[in-house]
Amino acid sequence: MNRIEKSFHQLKVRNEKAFVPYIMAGDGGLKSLMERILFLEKSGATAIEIGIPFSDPVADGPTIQEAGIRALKNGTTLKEVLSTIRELRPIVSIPLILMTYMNPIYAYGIGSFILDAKKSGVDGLIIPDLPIEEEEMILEPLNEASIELIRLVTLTSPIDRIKDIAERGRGFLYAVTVTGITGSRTSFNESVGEYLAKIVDVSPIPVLAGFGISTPEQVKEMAQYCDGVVVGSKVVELFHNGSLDKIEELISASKVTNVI
Ligand SMILES: O=P(O)(O)OC[C@@H](O)[C@@H](O)c1c[nH]c2ccccc12
Repeated sequence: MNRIEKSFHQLKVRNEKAFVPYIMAGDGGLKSLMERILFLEKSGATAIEIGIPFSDPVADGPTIQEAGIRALKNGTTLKEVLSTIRELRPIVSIPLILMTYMNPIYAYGIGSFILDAKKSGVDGLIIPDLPIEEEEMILEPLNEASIELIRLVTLTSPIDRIKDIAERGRGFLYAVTVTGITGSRTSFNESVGEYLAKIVDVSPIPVLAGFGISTPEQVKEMAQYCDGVVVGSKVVELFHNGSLDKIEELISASKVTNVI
């Protein structure tokens, strides 16, 4: 079992839902990256999604865009992020998932990027601008490195496409719960529960809901339809403001026992 499978297995045994926080690497400096990963593991995160700052983050809303700008201003590079993770890996046991657009990977070189990610102990990759039709170019080296490509499905994906993506899926399936970019929402489309249930139904791997989730109530609400949640913008904002207790509250909300 790889680290991601192991984590989901443990959740099942404990009858808990997954909580995967997203953080922007280099926001607050690389030392903060280390401290935040350690804090999130200690607070009960299932895995951590680590964002690589990039100048054109097309899927991101203002909170994450601004965090990316702060990280770039700090001079954060992909190479440094990978070596920071490598340094931490021996003392962190939860899965670490990198989220990056394709461009920084190209700039680094696909082969050397995957090799370095492997050496750092990266468990998974989310590449939002890599559609399944294009993933061939990166799949083989990823498989060789045993790094899981986490795929996304969206509210507007037809069911046949969702099925296809779910069947190829590794690690977990990321179900995007809004049409649009990342960032807090006050309400969701009323059919979101139905959408998540449909995905869970066809997916052989765990399904996590993400985008727009920012309160403990929303964590509980979304988690009842699937295997857990990803929370990005809110976590980025709370770290930036130093409200660590609020991050703990969000994580605790996912520990409610399975209601369905
Ligand atoms: O910020 P939100 O609305 O909580 O959404 C999660 C999200 O931030 C994180 O998973 C993410 C950040 N950037 C992305 C780009 C694409 C897909 C996912 C992401």
